[in-house]
Amino acid sequence: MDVLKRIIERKRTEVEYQKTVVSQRELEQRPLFNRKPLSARDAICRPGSSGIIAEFKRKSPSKGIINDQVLVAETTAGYVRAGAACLSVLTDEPFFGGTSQDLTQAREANPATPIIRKDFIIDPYQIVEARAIGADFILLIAACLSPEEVQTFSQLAHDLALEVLLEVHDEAELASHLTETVDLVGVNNRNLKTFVTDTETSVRLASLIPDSFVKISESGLQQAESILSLQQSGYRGFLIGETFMKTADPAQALEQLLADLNQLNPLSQKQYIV
Ligand SMILES: O=P(O)(O)OC[C@@H](O)[C@@H](O)c1c[nH]c2ccccc12
Repeated sequence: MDVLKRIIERKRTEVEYQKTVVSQRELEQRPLFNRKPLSARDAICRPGSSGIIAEFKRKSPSKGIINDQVLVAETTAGYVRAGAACLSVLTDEPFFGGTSQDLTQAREANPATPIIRKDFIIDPYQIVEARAIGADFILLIAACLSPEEVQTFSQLAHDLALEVLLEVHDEAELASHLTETVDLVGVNNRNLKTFVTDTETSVRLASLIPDSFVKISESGLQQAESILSLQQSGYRGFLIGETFMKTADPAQALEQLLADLNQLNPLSQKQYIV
């Protein structure tokens, strides 16, 4: 059975159990539930934004342990100081080693930066929970949901003032699942069956995504050169985990990437002309 199927099966059991531990009513009474979420769209589209969504990811099914030494509050605050536009925090425990508490700690350390709850959302309960733990936007993965679920889940997210990033992998998912109710569209460069990443996937799908959506390229991004060429294809956001997390100092790795990008970007060459 492929890994996505296994993740989803496990998630269904986990969510049913979690509902018996904390009711939706209780989630709605949490202090963070009353906080006003921030807009990822605004943060990514603001002039001068790096567009980088920097991810906190301890491990993954494809790579095993990536980094279990660094702390979430310190790492995410470092990302923000280095220039991240948004943060991504994995909250799936069995496969990615994340927790809801990780997201809440990132929230407390970074009050002014939008954070995405990175998880496999298959039940409306998880969307209410996303707001209650301090998230600003959620991920909906086309490969895990029906087109109707994408509609109803993104409507619920909006009712809770959360934005939605819809993740697609290919043309077929885009054709069947893209709806006006999502805010950002992410193209995952990672093939979920082989785990191979190829940024050509983003290039191929770019022109099929209407400009009313903010386009995000996800996974396997390492070099400033590829970010620059994806920007030229119309991408404004870049979701990056492993390239940063595999180093001892993830924030420093982001700082280096942004320095490389500034060097390459013709608009910023001005700063080198005396
Ligand atoms: O670590 P990378 O290759 O930079 O990828 C980050 C992010 O795109 C990846 O973690 C991701 C994309 N979609 C997901 C869905 C679930 C879990 C994880 C993901």
